[in-house]
Amino acid sequence: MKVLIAGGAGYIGSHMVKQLAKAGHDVVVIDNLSTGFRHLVRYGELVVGDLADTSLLERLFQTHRFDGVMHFAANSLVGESVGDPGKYYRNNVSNTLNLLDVMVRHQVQHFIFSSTAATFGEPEYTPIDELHPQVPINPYGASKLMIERALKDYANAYGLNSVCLRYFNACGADPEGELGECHDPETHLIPLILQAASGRRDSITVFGRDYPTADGTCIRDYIHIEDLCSAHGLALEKLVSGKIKGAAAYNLGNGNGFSVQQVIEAAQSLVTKESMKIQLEEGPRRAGDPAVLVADSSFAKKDLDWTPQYSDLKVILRHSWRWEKHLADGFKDAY
Ligand SMILES: NC(=O)c1ccc[n+]([C@@H]2O[C@H](COP(=O)([O-])OP(=O)(O)OC[C@H]3O[C@@H](n4cnc5c(N)ncnc54)[C@H](O)[C@@H]3O)[C@@H](O)[C@H]2O)c1
Ligand SMILES: O=c1ccn([C@@H]2O[C@H](COP(=O)(O)OP(=O)(O)O[C@H]3O[C@H](CO)[C@@H](O)[C@H](O)[C@H]3O)[C@@H](O)[C@H]2O)c(=O)[nH]1
Repeated sequence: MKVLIAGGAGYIGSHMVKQLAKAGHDVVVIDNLSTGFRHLVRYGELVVGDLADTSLLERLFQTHRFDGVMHFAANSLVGESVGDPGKYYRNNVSNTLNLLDVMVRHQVQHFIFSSTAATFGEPEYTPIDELHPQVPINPYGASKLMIERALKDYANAYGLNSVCLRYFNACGADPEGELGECHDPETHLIPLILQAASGRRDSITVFGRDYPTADGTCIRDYIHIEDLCSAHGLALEKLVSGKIKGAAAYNLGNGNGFSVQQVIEAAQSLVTKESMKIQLEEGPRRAGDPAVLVADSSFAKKDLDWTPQYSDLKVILRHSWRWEKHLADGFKDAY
């Protein structure tokens, strides 16, 4: 198949590009490199451009006959979205509509969308399944939910078939060590902890120890990036074979929650073998953080035939740690 990956120079998209290329598919990436990196696109063709550029999109779809589109391109910092909602609605909603419209014009009917647990807002129960109400509490989550809604309407009106995959906490790195997370600024817990271990930062701050959890720190569902990507591959197969029609949506997580404290302890025990020490600081709660976010992914397992392979936190941390050591060695600057 020929697949367009929007946002393929980013963390998750770049791993997806590799998985598809290794499976023998033809991949074209469109990315404006706003938060992504040219050096993360190791396979396929990279078109540097913005989804706001509708003439570029038109040319791209005239040049290539895509079997499907996977859309990772977005802004995804919750705090920033509260301060600058216009940026989020423009990029995550308007620019996504540009992509959907060019697909409709060129009769490309298979679309996979990166959605998020942030569309659920404050959880009413846990684990969170697909029946849980979606009441986002920040513009980032709201922008993703708008596209989920639009996809239902595009399915009805234009026959565009889609799968929304709502990720919980994406983490880990390419098991072969070639790719990994490169956010700047980094806000995610695991890379920050490992930066504190490698010496790229002084310490990791625990955001709140007064949550109603066993050790008082927040619980999250950490899902390895390879497992996220394999779900996309399966979703595309189901769309192309016609087994999924209309607008479907699935939650993607391990179903296992780990607290911030547990993640730090597991990371410490990994890096202790290399005589490294992770320095902790205590901080207040971060605004908007729910105490517990854990996914019920039974529907994804059943409908997509998806089986996560890398659920073990130790494996996740081992892969992320290998990547962090590359970065600490100046790997990124070499490109
Ligand atoms: N990382 C997570 O934990 C997580 C969780 C839930 C959902 N998501 C979603 O998954 C997707 C990928 O996340 P990520 O962590 O890989 O982010 P990322 O920032 O690493 O990747 C996004 C990529 O999209 C590109 N991009 C952004 N706007 C663009 C535009 N207008 N035109 C062209 N390219 C553009 C960026 O340059 C970047 O390469 C996002 O949609 C995000 O909202 C991520
Ligand atoms: O320096 C830090 C960074 C994070 N945390 C905590 O670690 C947990 C995980 O935080 P983070 O890695 O920033 O992820 P989330 O805020 O849970 O958000 C991620 O996971 C969500 C779904 O669960 C997605 O919607 C978001 O897009 C994605 O960034 C949270 O409890 C944070 O409070 C700290 O204690 N210290």
